[in-house]
Amino acid sequence: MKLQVAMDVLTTEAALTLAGQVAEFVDIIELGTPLVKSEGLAAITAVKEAHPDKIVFADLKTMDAGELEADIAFKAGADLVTILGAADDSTIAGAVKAATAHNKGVVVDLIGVADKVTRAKEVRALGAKFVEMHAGLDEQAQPGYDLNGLLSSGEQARVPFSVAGGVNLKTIGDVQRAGADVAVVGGSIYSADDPGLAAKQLRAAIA
Ligand SMILES: O=C([C@H](O)CO)[C@H](O)[C@H](O)COP(=O)(O)O
Repeated sequence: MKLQVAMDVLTTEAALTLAGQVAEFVDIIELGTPLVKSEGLAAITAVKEAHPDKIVFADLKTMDAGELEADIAFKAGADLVTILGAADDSTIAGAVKAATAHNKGVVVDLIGVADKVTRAKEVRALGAKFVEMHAGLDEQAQPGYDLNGLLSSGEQARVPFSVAGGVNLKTIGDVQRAGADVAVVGGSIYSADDPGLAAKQLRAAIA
């Protein structure tokens, strides 16, 4: 299972510092949606130039104009971009067309999708590289939230998937046992006193 750091920071400077601290322990470096909105495509280029050996993931959460938005992010240096599962099939197909042209990939983020299992199968058929079983920061803040629903959806969908939704050192083993291809970790790394150590411990937990 691959480990992905989600950098939900707001400046390119902070992202480069964080990426430098954790890169040796992760496979995929994600520029979070707030970072891309705050700093633009230039942040993608900066991270890819600093870490050319890593898979750079731009969490665009595109809802429309899939081909156009994916194209500009791939040109900026992204290896993977996210399109929302709630988007129209044509939006996802457009992004897949751009990915094929650049020899890169589309990840479909199932945040907010009620029937994640059915939609996962549909978007995989449209050409998604994998789907993201995702509960966002606002959903995580609701009373009683836990990861199990995401893990169950991943197990049932039988397509390649990542899991994002407050994954931490205690739960990353469950993510691996559920058969995820990628564990996405944001706050448990970037809010840690020592992000490098947090990433190292997460990596060791899934080795
Ligand atoms: O995608 C994310 C969220 O929508 C804010 O951009 C997070 O990066 C993702 O949820 C992973 O972060 P944690 O949930 O803090 O692990």
